[in-house]
Amino acid sequence: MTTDSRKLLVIEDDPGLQTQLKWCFEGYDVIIAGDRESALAEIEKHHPPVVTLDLGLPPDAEGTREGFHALEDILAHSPHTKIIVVTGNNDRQHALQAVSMGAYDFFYKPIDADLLGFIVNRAYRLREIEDENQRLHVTGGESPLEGVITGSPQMLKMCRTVEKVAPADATVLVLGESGTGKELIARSIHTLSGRADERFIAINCAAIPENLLESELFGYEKGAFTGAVKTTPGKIETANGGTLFLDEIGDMPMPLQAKLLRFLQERIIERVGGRQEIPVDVRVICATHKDLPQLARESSFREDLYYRISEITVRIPALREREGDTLLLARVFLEKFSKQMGKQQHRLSKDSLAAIEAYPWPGNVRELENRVKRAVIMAEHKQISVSDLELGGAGVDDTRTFNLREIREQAERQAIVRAMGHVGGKISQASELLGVSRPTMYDLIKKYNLK
Ligand SMILES: Nc1ncnc2c1ncn2[C@@H]1O[C@H](COP(=O)(O)OP(=O)(O)OP(=O)(O)O)[C@@H](O)[C@H]1O
Repeated sequence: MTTDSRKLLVIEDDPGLQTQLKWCFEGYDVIIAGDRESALAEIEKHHPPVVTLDLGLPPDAEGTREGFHALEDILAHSPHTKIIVVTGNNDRQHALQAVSMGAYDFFYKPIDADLLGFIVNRAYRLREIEDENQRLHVTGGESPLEGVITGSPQMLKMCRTVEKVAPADATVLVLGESGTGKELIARSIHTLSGRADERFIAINCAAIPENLLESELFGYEKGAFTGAVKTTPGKIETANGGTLFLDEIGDMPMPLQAKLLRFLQERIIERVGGRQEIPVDVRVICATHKDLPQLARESSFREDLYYRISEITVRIPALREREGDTLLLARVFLEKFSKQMGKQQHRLSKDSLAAIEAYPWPGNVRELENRVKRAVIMAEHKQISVSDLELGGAGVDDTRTFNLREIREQAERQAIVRAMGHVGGKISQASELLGVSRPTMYDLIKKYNLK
């Protein structure tokens, strides 16, 4: 970034100081705002990396209330902005308060051009380094998948796996809760594979009635059943050369599982009512939110089919497990929908940011996307409120605590429940997994009142 392209927002209501500051920063692209509202509008328009903020803004030009509000709003809107607060001579208390609220630095009036220039320049340098770090962190030199928005280490790790497995022709099983992006990942695998120029055909096994699913997948010959007026290829044949995505594979009826297994083993199909064996070359990707090994134990999913489709397994973390992704996704969706609906750029209020972070997102990314979309439609103001998002109270996990002892206990309890689940409730095996003795294990079970 050259100094010519460096945007600097000066928030100052005094016309004399505005001129002086403009003069101080000749090498910068200086934008001036005289109050909080116009400052936020300029931030949305220009995204200045560095801002100087006079704490005494109208209507409280003699106090600091409006300045602190502006500080909060700017940080809520773009948390990485470097804000340098400008306060009255030796107003140390407010300067420190501003820094504790997230301001980058402070500066006392009257303005010393050299010193202020130095502070602003340093803020830019820091911001540039942070941007570079963020770029390297997000892309890791190995960009995340197209259309997949994430910055969380858990997801980035999963993206690396996808990049590795995509070129191999192996069958992939994508696991993840509903709405985590299983289809999106399946499409990424296709796009990164040698089949990218061929078709990607998706079929949701749970959405099609059992009696229609077979003909939908395998096609049918003319006259195979009432209404079969002409020979019709199925999804598998249509995907020839490309990729077939079988969503909700856990819901596939047993009789069809056998037919699918045969196709996966021999790579030939027979249409319903037909005798001809048709060779098909497709890469198969399956997805489910169900526990297939458990279904296999209950005899509602074929074990041999499970092994066949899970040559490689990719697990997508739930949204609540992804560090930092909820706010990132919320902001991206907000921008997307505001643009799509031709609306002015909305922003999230401080309370809605907190509510988004606290909510457990059982419906994952789809739920977040839908709630933001709805909020953009419903919002009467530029700020999206908690009620626009319909996040008022219900489901919000406000039990989260900062108390370390409580956090440790929650983690301990979770680990015990997980371990017990893994070994079917066998205490000796669970205690081995957890690395504790059996008596300790009994104590823990008692402590957490576990059955
Ligand atoms: N990381 C992400 N970045 C951007 N958009 C995402 C991301 N993950 C999911 N989405 C979006 O969320 C919505 C749901 O994703 P998708 O349909 O792939 O989920 P799914 O796990 O297949 O859902 P289901 O289990 O219900 O079939 C889609 O609109 C998708 O584009």
